[in-house]
Amino acid sequence: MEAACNSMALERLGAALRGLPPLQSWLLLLLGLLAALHLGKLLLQQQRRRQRRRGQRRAPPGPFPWPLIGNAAQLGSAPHLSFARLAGTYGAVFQLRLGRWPVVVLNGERAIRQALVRQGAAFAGRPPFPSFRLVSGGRSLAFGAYSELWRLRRRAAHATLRAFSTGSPATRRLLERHLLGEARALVALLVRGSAGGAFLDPSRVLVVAVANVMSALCFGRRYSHGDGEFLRLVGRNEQFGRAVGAGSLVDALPWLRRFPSPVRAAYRAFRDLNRDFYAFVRGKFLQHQRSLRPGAAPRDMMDAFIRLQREQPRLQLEHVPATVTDIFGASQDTLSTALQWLLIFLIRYPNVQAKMQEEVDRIVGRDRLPCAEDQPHLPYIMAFLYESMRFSSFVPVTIPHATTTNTFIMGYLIPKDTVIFVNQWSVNHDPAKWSNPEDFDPTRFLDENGFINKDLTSSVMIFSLGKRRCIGEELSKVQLFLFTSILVHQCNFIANPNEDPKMDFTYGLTIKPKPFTLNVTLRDTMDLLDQAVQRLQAEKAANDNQLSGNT
Ligand code: HEM
Repeated sequence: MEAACNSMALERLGAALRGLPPLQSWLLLLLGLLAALHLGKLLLQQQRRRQRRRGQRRAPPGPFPWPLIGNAAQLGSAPHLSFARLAGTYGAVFQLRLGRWPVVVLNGERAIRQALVRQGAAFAGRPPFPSFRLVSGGRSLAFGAYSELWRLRRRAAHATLRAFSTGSPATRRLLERHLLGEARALVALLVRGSAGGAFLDPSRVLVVAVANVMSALCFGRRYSHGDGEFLRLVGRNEQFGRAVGAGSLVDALPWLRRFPSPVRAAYRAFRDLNRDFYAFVRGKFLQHQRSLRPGAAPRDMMDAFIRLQREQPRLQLEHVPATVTDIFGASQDTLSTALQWLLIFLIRYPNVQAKMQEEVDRIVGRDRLPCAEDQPHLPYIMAFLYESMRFSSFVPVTIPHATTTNTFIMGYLIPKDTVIFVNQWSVNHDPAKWSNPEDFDPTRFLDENGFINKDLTSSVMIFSLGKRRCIGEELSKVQLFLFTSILVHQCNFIANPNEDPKMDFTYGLTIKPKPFTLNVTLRDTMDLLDQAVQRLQAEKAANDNQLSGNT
């Protein structure tokens, strides 16, 4: 009966439409469609209100996930940019599926602060990705799960790092001494490679320079730039970052590793480099354990961690080499990438380079080298550093997080064990926060009197926030300031006119500029660098004599 009525009604509608001129039929259809859409929206709103009244929250919106691969194919070669685009459609908090992993992506300062700061513990986990278990002998602090013991390890690591770098005037001086030695070697190599107007790729020498500063702090020794073994060890950052960067297929689609494929190759390279890196640090650990004399002052961070472990039995012995591997690894990849970007900006923006040189010459003069105490008096150089970090956003997405409990963010339900991607790039390129975010302009960080605007510098997000915030932030800023101010004080940097000025990059945990070359010449002579290094060597010899006399 009902079916008969329906078909009669349809016939009547058909007849009526046939009787109408075509334009009117279309208008009627359109009206019907709009009414249906409006009704649908009202019903959805009603359902959400009912869910909220009953205390239920909905999952974040997101694109349709395909069977097996989920949304892996939608991330492209620059996932941070794809995330920002998807945020334009779905909002600051949206969800994806990568293989079998449910993922929520956080974009923009508001959502990220709400998660990492206001609900720190709920968002402080790490996903149990297979690749994470290969880092630092399977006991990584950076890639390990959030727990009571993990908190103890993090506190110990942070305190020890400070105690050997930025914690006191004496340790800052020690850090500066190591850095000056490396800056001298770096300048000499860059200038030699540029002799006769040649252009050289600086990436290798930068990696060794920063690895040597950290090696001195961690193990008490540096390596020559010609040491092939050291270079093989520290020169594989790109393979590391490619495997663990947010959206990496190594963890999203692990079954691809069963077939010959780029994913299998990336996984194997990652496994081998982690094995070699950990073996190197573990070797240093065993040497230190054998040679550390009871009662003697710790010679470096490795000694300090061994001492700490003996005093805190909850820390296991294997945690010592694992933590030092994390610190040594995390620092040299990030800092060498940062220096590559800084050099790119110096050569692509010669006017900015000239302003930095004018400032450092005016404040420091030409009779001595810049030092850490000059930092507050060199606002343009600091503005250049912050603009370089903002513009490149070279850690575009943090190490993936995971939720440790069921939680809510901006009204959305996020179940426990959801993978969380934190898109730092979206904060640094938010047009609501930065005018013309795609322009490179250090002066955006200076106020009308030429002072640094601290509210703005603290809005640059590259060291993350909350319980997983980078423990090397302070040390990194000191090192980047010293390297940059010494380099512009001592050298001129020129771009290779035969290279495309477009700033291409490769994506990973850190984004790296595509290989580039530059020409470096001295502004005066090497005298200041030579004299500074000789003075510091004499100081060190006097210290060592005093120490051996005391014991
Ligand atoms: C410019 C240089 C650096 C940048 C931009 C940077 C950035 C980051 C970021 C974004 C994270 C991930 C935070 C998260 O998952 O939410 C991180 C973690 C970490 N960083 Fe750095 N980092 C830098 C230098 C360093 C240095 C020099 C060290 C050590 C001396 C270091 C040690 C660590 C450690 C141990 C973690 C793991 C923290 C955790 O999981 O709790 N980083 N860093």
